[in-house]
Amino acid sequence: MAIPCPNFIASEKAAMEAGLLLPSSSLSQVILTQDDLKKIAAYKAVEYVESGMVLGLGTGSTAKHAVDRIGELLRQGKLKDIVGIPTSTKTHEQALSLGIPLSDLDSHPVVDLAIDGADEVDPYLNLVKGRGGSLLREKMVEGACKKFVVIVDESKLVNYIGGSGLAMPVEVIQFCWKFTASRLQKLFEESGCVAKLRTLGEKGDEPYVTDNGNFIIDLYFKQSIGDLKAASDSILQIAGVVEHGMFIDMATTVIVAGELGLTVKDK
Ligand SMILES: O=C[C@H](O)[C@H](O)[C@H](O)COP(=O)(O)O
Repeated sequence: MAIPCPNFIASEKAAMEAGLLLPSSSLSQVILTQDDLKKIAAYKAVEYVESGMVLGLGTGSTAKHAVDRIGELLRQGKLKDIVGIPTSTKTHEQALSLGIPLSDLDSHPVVDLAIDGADEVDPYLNLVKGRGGSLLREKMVEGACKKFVVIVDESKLVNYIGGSGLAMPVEVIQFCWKFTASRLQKLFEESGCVAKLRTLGEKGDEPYVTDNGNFIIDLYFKQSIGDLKAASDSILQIAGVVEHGMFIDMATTVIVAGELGLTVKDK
């Protein structure tokens, strides 16, 4: 999808570094795709990275650009002594291929900065994450970081969590997943919740399995679920639930790339 950017002033430096803009042109003269916007947000976020940091490396099409950029700056010698903590096997493989030194939370329990995408961002910077299936490791790594920078294009902004009408993922153990799914649906029946097992689209009904060997139950809401903390507590009380994709009060900064430029929202 091509998105015109008539007034993309704040992001020109990030766009130029991302190779999307020639020094002689301005963003008002170029048409950027949604992926370009993700890349610009990612490059802006990497400006927060300093040599010597322990970094949480996010997962997804937006975070991928940030990981690529970190690899590039390491190769160029502009960053040094970085330790990356990947949030999925996919990001682990990407970071390895880029030569980013990797570790885990056992060895590095405190993470200086994490950069990751999101599926939804509400006005209070609460998030939905995990439509790519990586919510559990993301929540562990991003919950351990001092600063959590979220990068999105403006299509991810919602008025309330669940407001996109798309999935709020819950990771559950495989044992009796239908039972767990029906308990989850019942919990939010007043919000018109529908709970569905995530499957591998192209392979029919075969369930999607997370990096941790679990299933994902996607919850779809017809209206706001109200108090997010109460909703979170109720979900986590259900035996069989491992974690959910609401990241409440975790983001410290959200960088939004959109038609009018880059917006940096700090908590
Ligand atoms: O499980 C996936 C992660 O939570 C992603 O950060 C999220 O789904 C956003 O992904 P994308 O940047 O591809 O939209």
